[in-house]
Amino acid sequence: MSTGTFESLTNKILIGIAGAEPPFECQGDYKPYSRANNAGKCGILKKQAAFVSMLPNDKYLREERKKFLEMLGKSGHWDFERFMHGEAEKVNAKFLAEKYFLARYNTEKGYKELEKDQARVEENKKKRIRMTDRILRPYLNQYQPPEERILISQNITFNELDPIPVYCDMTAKLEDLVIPKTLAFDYTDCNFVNRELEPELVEAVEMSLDPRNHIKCECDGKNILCYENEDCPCYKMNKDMQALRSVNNTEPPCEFNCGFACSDACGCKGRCYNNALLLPHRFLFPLEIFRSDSVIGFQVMCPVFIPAGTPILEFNGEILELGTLNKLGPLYNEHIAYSLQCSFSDDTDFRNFFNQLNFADEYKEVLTNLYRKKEFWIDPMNFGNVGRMISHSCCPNLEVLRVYRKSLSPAHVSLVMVAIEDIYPRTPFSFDYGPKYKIDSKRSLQNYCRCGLFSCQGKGNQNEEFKKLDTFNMALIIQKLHKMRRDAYERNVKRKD
Ligand SMILES: C[S@@+](CC[C@H](N)C(=O)[O-])C[C@H]1O[C@@H](n2cnc3c(N)ncnc32)[C@H](O)[C@@H]1O
Repeated sequence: MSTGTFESLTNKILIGIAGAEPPFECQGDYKPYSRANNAGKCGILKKQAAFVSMLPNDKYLREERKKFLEMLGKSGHWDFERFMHGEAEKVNAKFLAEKYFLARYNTEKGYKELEKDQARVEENKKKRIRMTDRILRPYLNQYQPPEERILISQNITFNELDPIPVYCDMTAKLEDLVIPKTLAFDYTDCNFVNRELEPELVEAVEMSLDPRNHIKCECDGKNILCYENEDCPCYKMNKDMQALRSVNNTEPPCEFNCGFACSDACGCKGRCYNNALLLPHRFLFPLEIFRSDSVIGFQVMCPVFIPAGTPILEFNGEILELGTLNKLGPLYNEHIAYSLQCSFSDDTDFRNFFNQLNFADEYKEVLTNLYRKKEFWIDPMNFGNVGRMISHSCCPNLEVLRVYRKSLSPAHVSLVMVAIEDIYPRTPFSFDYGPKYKIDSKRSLQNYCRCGLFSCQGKGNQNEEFKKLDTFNMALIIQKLHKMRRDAYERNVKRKD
C-alpha cells in the first residue's frame, strides 16, 4: 500500500493519495492496522476478538436511551421522540407503500404498474387482506442479539468521537470465528479523490475555489436564518435542486433526492437547518455493526429510536469514475457491489441547471464534461465508512439523499442516508440498492434478497400474497406494523426493572 498525504482543498473534500493518514485524530492501534494488508487486518481482528456479556436486551436498550437523551440534553433541546401519528403517518405509509411497490420491478415498468395500481384504489379497498398481529409479528424487523456476543472490534473507526463496535453473533467458539475480508478496510469519515486517478475531477475542485464558482451565504445563523431567508443563496439553491428530483425515472420517486447544503464557508458556518449534514457530521447516533447471517453479512443498527426524516449518516469512500472502476478488471464486481453512484451521465436536467448559473464559462465547460458520458461513484471498498455495511431491503428504512455543498462538481456531492420511517432501536438499517444493482449484481437480489420483510421479493418470502400486494393494502400493513412497534417501544420505555 502506498502512503502519502492529503491536502484539504475544501472542507471534507480531500485530494490525495490512497494510504494517507486519516483526517481525524485516530486512537488505538490505527497505524499498524492501516498499514497491514487485507489478510493482516483480518488477523489483527481475529486476535483481538473476545466474547462479551451483554445486559438483557430490554435493559440494554433502556440504558442506551437514557445515555442518549442525557447527551442530547447537553447539546441542545431536540425532541427526538416525535413518533409519527395520525395524518402524517398515513401520508408516510402511502409514500412507503409506493416505494415498496416499485422495488418489485427492474425498470420503468414499475411506474406504469404504479399508475395502473393508483387507478384501482377504490377496487382494492374492497379487497382488504386479513392481517392479524400474529401474521404480522414476524415482520417487525427488530434484531435481538444473544446475551453473549463476540466483540470483533470495540471501535472500527479508530475515532473516539464516532465509536462503532463490531459484533459477530454466529459462532459458538472463538476458534471457529472467521473474519470475512469485507471487514478489512481502512476507515474514512470523508470522501476523497485521487489526483493521479481522477485529474479532471481534481481540476474541477481546484476551479471551484474561485469565488465565481462556489456558492455560500452570509446569513449569520442567529438573526438571519438561512431556511427562513428567501434570499439565502444556499437555501434558494436547495429548493431549486429539490425541484429537480429524481434522475431519468429509473429510481423510485423520493422526497429528498437532490439538495444543496450550507457549509463551513458560509456565514452560518453550516450550523443551520439548511445543512442535511449537520447531524451526520456530529456522529450523534450510537451505531453498531453486527453479523448474524452469513449470506447478508455485516449490517448496521442503532440502539436508540430515530424519527422519520432524520439525516443519520454520510456514505463515504473514494470518488471514482466508472471507467476507472472498469480498469479494476476482476475486482470490478466486488467494488461496484459496495459503491454508490453520485453523478449521472444522462442527467440533462442537471446539466441545464448548472449552465444557467453564474459560474465562469471555463468552469461550466469542465462541469459539462464531467456530467456528460461520465458517471462517478463513491467506492468504499478500500477506504470507506459504516455506510458500506448497510444492507438492501425491499422495504427499506433509509433513503439516499444527494447533497451538494459549496459547488456542483461530482466531488462536491455527499450521499446522506435519511430515515424515511420511524426507526425503532435495533432495526437493521437498509436502503433499496436500486434497479441497477438488481440487474448488474452477480447474484441478483431480486431472487436472492434475504431482507425478510413483508413485501420482500426474494425467494425466501413464501408469502405470495404479500409479494403481490397493491399499495392500498401495503399502506395498511405499514401503519399496523408501525403501531405494533410503537406500542412495544412505549411498553419497554415505561417499564421499570
Ligand atoms: C454493500 S455490501 C453490504 C455489506 C455486507 N453485508 C458486508 O458484510 O460487507 C452488499 C452485499 O451485502 C449482501 N447483502 C446486502 N443486503 C442483502 C440482502 N437483503 N439479502 C442478501 N444479501 C444481502 C450481499 O452480499 C451484497 O452483495
